[in-house]
This record gives sequence, C-alpha cells and structure tokens, in this order.
Amino acid sequence: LNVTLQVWDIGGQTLGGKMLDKYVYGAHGVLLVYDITNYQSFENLEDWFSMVKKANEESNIQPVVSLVGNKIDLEHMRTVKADKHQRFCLENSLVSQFVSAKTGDSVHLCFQRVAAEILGVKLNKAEIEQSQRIVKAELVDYPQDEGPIRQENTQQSKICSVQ
Ligand SMILES: Nc1nc2c(ncn2[C@@H]2O[C@H](COP(=O)(O)OP(=O)(O)OP(=O)(O)O)[C@@H](O)[C@H]2O)c(=O)[nH]1
Repeated sequence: LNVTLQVWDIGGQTLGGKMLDKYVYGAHGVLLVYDITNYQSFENLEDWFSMVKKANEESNIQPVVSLVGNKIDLEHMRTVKADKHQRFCLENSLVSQFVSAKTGDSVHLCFQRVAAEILGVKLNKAEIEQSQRIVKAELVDYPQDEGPIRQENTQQSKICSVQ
C-alpha cells in the first residue's frame, strides 16, 4: 500500500499565530514533537494540543494525533519520564512514539504508524521491524598527510578508469 503524505512543519512559530489554525484545520494527522531532555518542550505540548482540538472543532474529521518524544539518542539526559509521556497519551488517545531525528531511529516508523492509523490499517511485523533498522556509520579518520598529489608526469592521462 503506497501512501503520499504532505507534511507541514509548523514548529518554531509561537502559539496564537494567525495562520496556525489554517494549517491544522482538516489535517488527517498531527505529530506533537517534543524533546525528551527538555521538560518545557513537553509542557508546551498541552497548549499545542488544545490548539489542534480547537482548530478542528468545526471540522468533520478529527486528526490522528501522535505524541512524539524526540532525541532518544540522549536517553541518559532524559528529563521527561516515560510514564508522564504515556499518561498524556492514554488520557488523550494519542499515538505514543519515541524517535531520534539525529540517528533516524524510528523516524520512518513514526510516519508509517500515523499513516496506518489514519487509514485504519494494521502494520505487519515485517513493516515494523524493517523501519526500525538503523544503519550506523563510523567516521574513519584517515591520515591527512598522504603527501602531495604527484604531478611529475604531466603526460599521464587524467582520465580515471575504474575496472
Ligand atoms: N541529539 C539530538 N539532537 C537533535 C535531535 N533532533 C534535533 N536535534 C538538535 O536540536 C536542535 C533543534 O533542532 P531543530 O530541528 O531546529 O528543532 P525545531 O523544533 O524544528 O526548531 P523550530 O522549528 O525552530 O522550533 C538542533 O541543534 C538539532 O541538531 C535528536 O534526535 N537528537
């Protein structure tokens, strides 16, 4: 099943901006993203969630709302306890998710989950496992001083052929 999502990032704006409800009205899904190492960012979501509900008061469709704890790569610096997050989800029927935008951990799955919820389909095990796979790349520090590029033989062809 292929789904096309149109995603609007409306973060960075202050709540109460005049255009905000125009983006939110009629949305099929909303991701409320906070930083698990920043308690204030979690607290702010209560107001953002109220705005989402208010903006859609007169809409026929209510968006699937997901609470997304970002920066799970910084688990050791977490200040928002997981049970606080879960309670907020349970009380408001939100789809609970944790991601790391930095490592990519569960980011794909996050969008897949919301899309599946909107469509009312279940993700199968393979889909869930596949989107959780992270490829970690190590930076290799090659010696910088390999010497100057040899230039003595200017007759040599400059074409590099890979065989
Ligand atoms: N360690 C870590 N840092 C992250 C992660 N996601 C974002 N950051 C860092 O957090 C800072 C803020 O990221 P932004 O993407 O600007 O956050 P934002 O909420 O979109 O910002 P606004 O749209 O301006 O509200 C940047 O320094 C990012 O590099 C993450 O998953 N892990």
